Parts: sequence; structure tokens; C-alpha cells
Amino acid sequence: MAVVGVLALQGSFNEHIAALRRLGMKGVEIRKPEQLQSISSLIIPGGESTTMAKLAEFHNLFPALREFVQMGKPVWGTCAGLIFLANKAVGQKEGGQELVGGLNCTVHRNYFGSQIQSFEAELLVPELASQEGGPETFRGVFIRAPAVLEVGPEVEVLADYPIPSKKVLYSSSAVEIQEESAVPEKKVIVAIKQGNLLGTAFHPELTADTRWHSYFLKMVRDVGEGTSNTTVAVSEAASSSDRQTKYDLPIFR
Ligand SMILES: NC(=O)CC[C@H](N)C(=O)O
Repeated sequence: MAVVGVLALQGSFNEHIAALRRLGMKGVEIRKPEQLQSISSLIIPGGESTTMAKLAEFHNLFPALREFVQMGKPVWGTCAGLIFLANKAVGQKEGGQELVGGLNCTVHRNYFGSQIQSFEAELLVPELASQEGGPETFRGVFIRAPAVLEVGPEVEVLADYPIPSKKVLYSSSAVEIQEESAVPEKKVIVAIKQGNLLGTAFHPELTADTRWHSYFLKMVRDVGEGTSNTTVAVSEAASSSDRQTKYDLPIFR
């Protein structure tokens, strides 16, 4: 059975491994550069990107992670993982932090504010629903979440989020805070795809809805790395009766 690597320095790697297990796939914890050689795809979980970057630097992972991305192997970054994969991040701590890069976009590290401004929202996910079936919406769990401010022409936007008109927004320079009162509605991008790279600002691994995981597994299969067993595992999961039901609230196991 093909396995999916999950960067396991910090953050919600266990939850990703559990979500993969629900789809009949094995997730392996990756902590060292040489471990990247034995896998063909990688999930970079959410957590705290500055801490994760320090740990990645400590373990000398950045060159190997960049090489992995440049080789065209599928990589999915969720939340802090999305920040890792962005070519540019704003709103970073003083001194900035190292990024892996690959996704031609600019992310704001804490776009939605601090931890207490974390929230859940039903997102419209037309591409996901067309590939994976199920409802047209996906319950996004945003935990001190980043957002994508700008994307290059090669980036496909898979989901955006309308900002309520009274919400306080951080400017892209992340220094001053603006009240958005005059503009009726603004949307920020919260899920993107560029080639074999996928990025989500929210945490699908904290919900019972495995469609983003299965979408990523199809990307893995499409680059020819998945075996036919992988295909079966994913398509069996896709046709399970769960798929037809309205998904429940996030699960925290
Ligand atoms: N849940 C998350 O991954 C939060 C990411 C956080 N905004 C950071 O900078 O790392």
C-alpha cells in the first residue's frame, strides 16, 4: 500500500494520519530529511508556523522539503502548512521565518486575528464537490488561520470566504488595522491548488468530512505514484454511504 508522509514536527499530524486511516491509507510521520526519500507525497499540517520552521531548521529539513516540492511530488499544506508552501508570507514574527515555497501566492499568517478569533464556517467548494461528490459546502475550521491575499495566474482558487462587512481586517502590511465599513463584501482565498501543490487555510483533518484528503490522494494517484490498491481504497471510501449524508460537526478525538 502506498503511504503518505505527514510532517510530524509539531501541530495536527496525528489528526491527518487518522483521517488518512479512515480512507484506508497509511500516513507515516516524517521528522528527518532522509525520510522524505521513501515517500512520494507529503502533508504539512497546521500548528504554529514559526515553531514548525524553527524545528524544520533544527532538523535541516528545508533543503530536502524544497527539493521534494521541486521534484513535483504532491504536497498539501493545511494552515501553518499552507504558510510553509507559500512563496511569500506577511504578518510574520520579527525576523520572519523560512518558507519552503512553491505556491505562487502571498499569505497573511494570522489574517483572521488571534486565537480567540478562531471560527468555523460553511465554505462553498464547487471543485471539491464535483470531484468528490457530497454537499456543495465544506465545514471549514479556522484556527488562528492564515488567508491567501494574492495568487499568481497558474494558481487555481478552490475556495474563498466572504468577509462580513464589519469584521476587522489586518492590512497586508500587518501593521495597521483597518475597519472595513465602506466596502460591502470582500472575499479572501482559503483553498488553492497549483500543479501538485494543494493549500488550505483551514483544518479538514479536524472534521469528519474526508473529501479534501481523498481529493489529495487522487492528486497523488494522478502523478502515477499510487498503486491500483490506492485507487481502490480511495474510490471505495468515496462511494461509502457516509458520503451522501450531511457532514456533522468537527470531531475532536
Ligand atoms: N492553525 C494554524 O496552523 C495556525 C497557523 C498560524 N497562523 C501560524 O502562523 O502558524
